[in-house]
Amino acid sequence: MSISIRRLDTAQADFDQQLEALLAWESVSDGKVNEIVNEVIARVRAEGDTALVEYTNRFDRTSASSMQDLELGQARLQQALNGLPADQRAALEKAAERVRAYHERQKGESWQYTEADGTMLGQQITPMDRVGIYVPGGKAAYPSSVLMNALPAHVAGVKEIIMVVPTPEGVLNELVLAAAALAGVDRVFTLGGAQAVAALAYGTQTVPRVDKIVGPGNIFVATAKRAVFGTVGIDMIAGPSEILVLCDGLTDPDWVAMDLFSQAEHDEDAQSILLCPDADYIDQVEASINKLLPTMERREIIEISLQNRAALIKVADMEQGTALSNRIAPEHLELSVADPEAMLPQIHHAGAIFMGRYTAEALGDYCAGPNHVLPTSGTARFSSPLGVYDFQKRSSLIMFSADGASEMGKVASVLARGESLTAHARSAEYRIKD
Ligand SMILES: NC(=O)c1ccc[n+]([C@@H]2O[C@H](COP(=O)([O-])OP(=O)(O)OC[C@H]3O[C@@H](n4cnc5c(N)ncnc54)[C@H](O)[C@@H]3O)[C@@H](O)[C@H]2O)c1
Ligand SMILES: N[C@H](CO)Cc1c[nH]c[nH+]1
Ligand SMILES: [Zn+2]
Repeated sequence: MSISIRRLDTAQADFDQQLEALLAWESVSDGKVNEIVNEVIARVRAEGDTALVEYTNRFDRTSASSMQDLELGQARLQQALNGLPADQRAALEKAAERVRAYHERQKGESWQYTEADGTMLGQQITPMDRVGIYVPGGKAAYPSSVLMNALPAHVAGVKEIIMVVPTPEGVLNELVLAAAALAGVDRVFTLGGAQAVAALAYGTQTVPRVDKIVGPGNIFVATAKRAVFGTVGIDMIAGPSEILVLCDGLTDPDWVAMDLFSQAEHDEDAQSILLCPDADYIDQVEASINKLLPTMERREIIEISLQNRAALIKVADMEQGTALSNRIAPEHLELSVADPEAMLPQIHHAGAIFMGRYTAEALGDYCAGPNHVLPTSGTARFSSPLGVYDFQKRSSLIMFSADGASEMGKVASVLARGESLTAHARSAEYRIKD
């Protein structure tokens, strides 16, 4: 039996409404999710460790009796690294090397300049003291997300990295622990969901409060991060995964079908979209989807995701496809065409752009080098990939010479008196030379 995937055509009269319905974040993060998340945050804030243990046992089906059962020491992380099969260790190390090398290039440097009268102005860059990294773990384990979160923090010079990762049924994933050892994570708590986010934001008797929480997660995690923003910094809304393939109709349809599956298999809430000007090709991709789906280990998740949130959209031409892609602002955009570089200047909004038929999005998930923590649900319009800059702050530097203070004191005085702020004015005027 074939699955039914939404088919849209930009020529349809009600296309705009259909598109809005397809992209609505509210349909994923509904009132019920908000209610649960708000309650979890309030209880963790008020009761600390007790609520954390209780929620973890309930949502992750564990049997912890105290927070001691929910922390992993460095020796356990190292044991996991030492015990990895050689091929896994080599792959993890290769990925880590490439991710680190890419992020080294993002490191911002302090700068300053001196004006003619000796006044110095500049910007000093400092790392954050303590950050929390969320590594998802509900429906899949993500060693790659450990690297993607922790390595940029290290490159930035963060002093302490606290990792949280849920372990449903108490099952530990050795690769995740090994990645934490390799990436130099300081403390690991086996916590997930909104309760983990709340613990990092407010601190509990055991979990230290952090300055910023980064990392992807499901709808409970994304909603909780949004709720604690302001108490702590957050990187972005990195929710259920998304892929948009913009194809000219000449890529092997099996490749495109599998690329769509690659994000659908993350989560029932994940979103996979194909844009193509060729209706026959869209039929071929649909046929590939139906042919390949029964062979997939995670076919149930893929099927629900495709049925509920996917779309195969016929566009008038590639130009219209590009404009529509910008409107959607996907997390991952695959330009499955012969000359992706020619299209690049027209791409304005996407978390990451995968260029050409050979560049499977999956390579970016693991080992290309750029970060796989990316803005979802249209937030690529104003957010960027997780990077070293997320772990650095900027302070302005201002040091006036006596001559500079005298000259600028006159300017400040006029403006301050214009605002009727006399103390400001007199403070500046004290420094004006006679
Ligand atoms: N955008 C990105 O950069 C990126 C990267 C990797 C993964 N992802 C996404 O991260 C997500 C990972 O999701 P996951 O579920 O596997 O792991 P997760 O760790 O994000 O979520 C698991 C936690 O959700 C909570 N939870 C689940 N059901 C709940 C319920 N009914 N009530 C209250 N809490 C509940 C539990 O506390 C559980 O520990 C996927 O959506 C995947 O697509 C995104
Ligand atoms: N596609 C995810 C980001 O949306 C990242 C990931 C990790 N492992 C596999 N995929
Ligand atoms: Zn992925």
